[in-house]
Amino acid sequence: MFQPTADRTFALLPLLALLCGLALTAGAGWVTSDAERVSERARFERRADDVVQAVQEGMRDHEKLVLAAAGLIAAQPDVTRKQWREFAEALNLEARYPGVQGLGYARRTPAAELIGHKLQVRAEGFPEYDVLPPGQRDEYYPIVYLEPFYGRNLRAFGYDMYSEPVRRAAMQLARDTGLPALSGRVHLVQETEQAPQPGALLYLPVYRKDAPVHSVEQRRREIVGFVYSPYRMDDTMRAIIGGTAGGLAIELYDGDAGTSDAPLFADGLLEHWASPFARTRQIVSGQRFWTLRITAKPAFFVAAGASRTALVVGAGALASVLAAALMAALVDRRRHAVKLAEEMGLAHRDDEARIRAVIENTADAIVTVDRMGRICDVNRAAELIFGHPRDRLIGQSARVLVPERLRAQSDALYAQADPPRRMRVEWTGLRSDGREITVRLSMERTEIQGRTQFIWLVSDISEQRQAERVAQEAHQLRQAILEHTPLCTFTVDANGVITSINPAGVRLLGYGAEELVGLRTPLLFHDPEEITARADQLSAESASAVAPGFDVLVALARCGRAEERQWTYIRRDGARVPVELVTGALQDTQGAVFGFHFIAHDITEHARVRQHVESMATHDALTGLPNRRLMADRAVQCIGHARRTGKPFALLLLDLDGFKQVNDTFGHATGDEVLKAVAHALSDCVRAIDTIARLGGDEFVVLLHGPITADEAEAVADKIVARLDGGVAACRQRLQVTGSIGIALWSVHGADLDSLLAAADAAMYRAKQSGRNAWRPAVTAT
Ligand SMILES: Nc1nc2c(ncn2[C@@H]2O[C@H](COP(=O)(O)OP(=O)(O)OP(=O)(O)O)[C@@H](O)[C@H]2O)c(=O)[nH]1
Repeated sequence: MFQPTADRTFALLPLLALLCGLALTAGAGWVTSDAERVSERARFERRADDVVQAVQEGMRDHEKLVLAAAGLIAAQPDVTRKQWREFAEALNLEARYPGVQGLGYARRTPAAELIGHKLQVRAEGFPEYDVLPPGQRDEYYPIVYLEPFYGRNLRAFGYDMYSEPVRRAAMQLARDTGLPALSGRVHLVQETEQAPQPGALLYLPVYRKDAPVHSVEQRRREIVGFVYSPYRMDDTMRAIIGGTAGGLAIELYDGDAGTSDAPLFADGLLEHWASPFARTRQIVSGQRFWTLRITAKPAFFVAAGASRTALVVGAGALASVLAAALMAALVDRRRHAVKLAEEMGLAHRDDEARIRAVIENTADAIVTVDRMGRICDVNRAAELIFGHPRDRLIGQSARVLVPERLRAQSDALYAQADPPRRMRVEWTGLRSDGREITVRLSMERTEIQGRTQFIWLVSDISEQRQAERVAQEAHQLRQAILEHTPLCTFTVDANGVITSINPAGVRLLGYGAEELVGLRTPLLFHDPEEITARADQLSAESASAVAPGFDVLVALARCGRAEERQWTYIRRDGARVPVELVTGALQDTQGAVFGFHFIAHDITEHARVRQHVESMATHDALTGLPNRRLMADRAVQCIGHARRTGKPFALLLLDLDGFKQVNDTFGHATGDEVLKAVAHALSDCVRAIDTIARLGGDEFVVLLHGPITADEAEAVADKIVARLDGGVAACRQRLQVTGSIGIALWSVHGADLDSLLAAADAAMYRAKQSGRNAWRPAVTAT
């Protein structure tokens, strides 16, 4: 089952792990950071101490330098410039005292000695020497020696430092105390405009040799000059601090930090950097307070390498991320597993739903019955087949589906200790409306969750059985019809071999069924000439050769058309029997032709009747001669033939003379006999191919088929006249009868029947006019 809440909870686990990890990391980082801060602070303090110590020691070294130089002057008051240089060089100033601008000596020169002083120095080879700044003062302290004596130091040569208050203050302090004294911040005369640096000077007084200098007065009186060192503070401090300042910002102030306008020295100060570590130390050098302000720069921390805090935080963060990632992977796997399980569950449910759908939609009823014979479940088909709604069936005894008379058998099944595992039987079921239905039962005994159940598959075969009964009845009916019908009925297979024949067929054909079925084809009793003629006809109709065989009989039936056609069957005894034959194809359910059926009707009587009727329609009933209609047909044939051949034929019109008198004298019956006798007499006078017809009353037509000439026709007319004139026998008496004849010759007297008849009638009339018992040719048409 899908659990969104649980799923969301699991989804939060990676985040939770990450947060916990980060919190732990933060805690560890804080602890580490705190410890590290203490450690860093200690390191900073040490480094700051190093700086302070370096400055103090550096300045002490400088003091020693000036003390050494002062010792030189004290020992040798008239030290020469050369000696001073050699002394300085011996000290190796630049190497041993880096940052020291120089080592100098300023000689006390009272105003009275100023000129002599100048002259003396100028005499040493410096003709342009002068004491600066100019001006009248009580005493002067011009710089007379300064090593190294080149470069910018030359600018200080002759400079009276005592003239400048800051320097003078330091000089006076040094003079009065006899100790080294540092000046305040000054601008060294050596400085140029380029990269100026703050300056300071360290003075040490030199007193007259061996003079008592125990008091200030004595010192002021005995002072002869000052040894000094000028410092360009940047250069000096950098040289002093050297490598100790790495990662530290150092500011050096004259006096208290913050009270001075500008530092004597500043290195690495970052305005925007609020350093966690800063230290301010005051040192005393040359009797002067200096304030050192030391702060840790970012480089201080970087220089320490990757801090433990960073390591702890980095490792912790990494571990947190990894833990979160691992958790995410686990959650994802779980989600995947849950999803898979859900999909499998869904698939399972889908399968169940599918199975249920199949069960519900199957046409067969499915009824599940428990060991006690109670219905546990039914499908929709069961509702339809048995007519009970599902909710009424479930929980009911299965007996409700069984007719009363069969319930004992049904109960016996469930009562068995070991019921059959499966069963298949045709049974009778009971619908809710009381109607019994025929069903086919398939039972499967099964165990469902440890309980025995019977699953009945019930097919309602009532309709099937009913259809079978109907089919059986239909079959029986067909058999009865075939058995008793007077129609000859037989079937053949696709090859024409007879497969069945009914009694009427046997009677008609004279063959026993055993002589035909499975042995012969209908060709056995067909007229071969008719088969050949029909084959020719089909060949002509289909424009392809049709062999005179069995296919002739079924040519149309094979195309799906029932065929009615008259044939002549030849019985076993050779007698010919005209039949009206109906032929049709036998098709299976797929429409494939597997045989043919034949129904033959003996039309012997029918043919006879028809022949009679046709004869009546075309012959005179009294004399049996062709009537006017048939005569007309024959005349048309003669005209057609004459037209095709150009050979004439003749039409003779005979009318008896005074026949009314015969009727009146001897009676109508005798008259009829006379008419028949005349017909007979006429037949004696003409050829068989000629046509004698009675038009009606006492009027006859004789068609003398061509080719015939007028003379020949007239000869026939003569013969008829003579034959009649000899009298005819009628009613056992011989009666005198004559006739008048008109002769018309095609196409001399007419090209069609009407004109020929008219011409002959006119000629006959003229024969009458001439005294009867004569013939007359027709008048040639003009
Ligand atoms: N017995 C008999 N008489 C018929 C039949 N049909 C017509 N008749 C008679 O035949 C006679 C024909 O007479 P007509 O041809 O008019 O006259 P006729 O007496 O022959 O005189 P002419 O023709 O002028 O020589 C009539 O009296 C008819 O009643 C028949 O089928 N049987």
